[in-house]
Amino acid sequence: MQRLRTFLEHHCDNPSLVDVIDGLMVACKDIAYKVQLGSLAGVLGSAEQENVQGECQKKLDVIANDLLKNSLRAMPQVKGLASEEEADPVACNPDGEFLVLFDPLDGSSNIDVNVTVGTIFSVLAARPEDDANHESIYLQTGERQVAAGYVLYGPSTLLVLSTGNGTHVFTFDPRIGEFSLQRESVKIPATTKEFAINMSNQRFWLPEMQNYVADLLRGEEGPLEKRYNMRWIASMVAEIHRIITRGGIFMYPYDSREPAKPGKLRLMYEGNPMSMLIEQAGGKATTAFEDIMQVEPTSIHQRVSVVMGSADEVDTVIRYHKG
Ligand SMILES: O=P(O)(O)OC[C@H]1O[C@](O)(COP(=O)(O)O)[C@@H](O)[C@@H]1O
Ligand SMILES: [Mg+2]
Ligand SMILES: [Mg+2]
Repeated sequence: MQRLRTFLEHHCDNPSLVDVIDGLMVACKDIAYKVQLGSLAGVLGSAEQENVQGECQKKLDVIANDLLKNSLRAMPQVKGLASEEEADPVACNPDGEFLVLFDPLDGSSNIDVNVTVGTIFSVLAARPEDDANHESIYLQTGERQVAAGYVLYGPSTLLVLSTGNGTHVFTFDPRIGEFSLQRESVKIPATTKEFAINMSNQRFWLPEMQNYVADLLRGEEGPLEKRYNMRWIASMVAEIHRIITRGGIFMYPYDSREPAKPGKLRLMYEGNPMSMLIEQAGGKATTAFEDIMQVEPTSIHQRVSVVMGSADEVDTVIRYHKG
């Protein structure tokens, strides 16, 4: 079985980028170990504090953030980082070529119930003259990502990665402490009968989204002429991994609960990296009105409406929104 580093040395022409991914994995292996030990490592429960977005932090949100931050800061290739758990960007090495943006622990509400969580990351290029203390240098569209990935802490620990040349799955082997290639160039089926959405927000969605989901529920008796199944894990990483594995559609659309927040998920370290992985696997990712990776960012923590997965089903959602 091919090891991650060997695979990357053959598939990625920038050795510095290979080093950055390696550095990220050092931290992720440590997070995986702590997740596995759970209460034995004292990592469950609340940190009794809020992050910049007013969300209650779990102990593991803070631990995962610190592990990633320390690992990336030590890397000469990394110029700066931005995290869900940091109010402002963090400057690292002035000569670094890359900016790394991450959600240290996605699906935090699942930590204490022993359900899959993960780390999501996005890598952007930096110019020599860029000042990594300035938010503006991180505000690049998703199309400019040089790499994106997530590490899933589930029954197995997996890395799903793209450096712009397909989406590949690696399994962590705890016996040797390495990730090995499991599936190269994954292809998401274009059609699906499985959707994922938090139905409790239904009354807050746009009428177009309400119409689409109503038609999903009408199954073979409705205009979509298919009987659909539904899943909601409340961990985007787990949801997207199901779609990478067998197709499906994942939606956290715009809703009117808090008008200042168009959607719950964050563009720079959730929407963009997941869109790159989905599109590199032949799927599609949209806000329902435009490609997520074309959205012009205005702040590192901005929210975005998310609809992604099997290409034909995503096209159907876009059609409903065109009226
Ligand atoms: O609890 P809800 O509203 O269903 O939201 C679940 C969504 O929120 C998230 O947990 C947000 O990510 P964080 O846990 O990193 O804040 C997604 O993983 C998930 O899809
Ligand atoms: Mg998240
Ligand atoms: Mg998080």
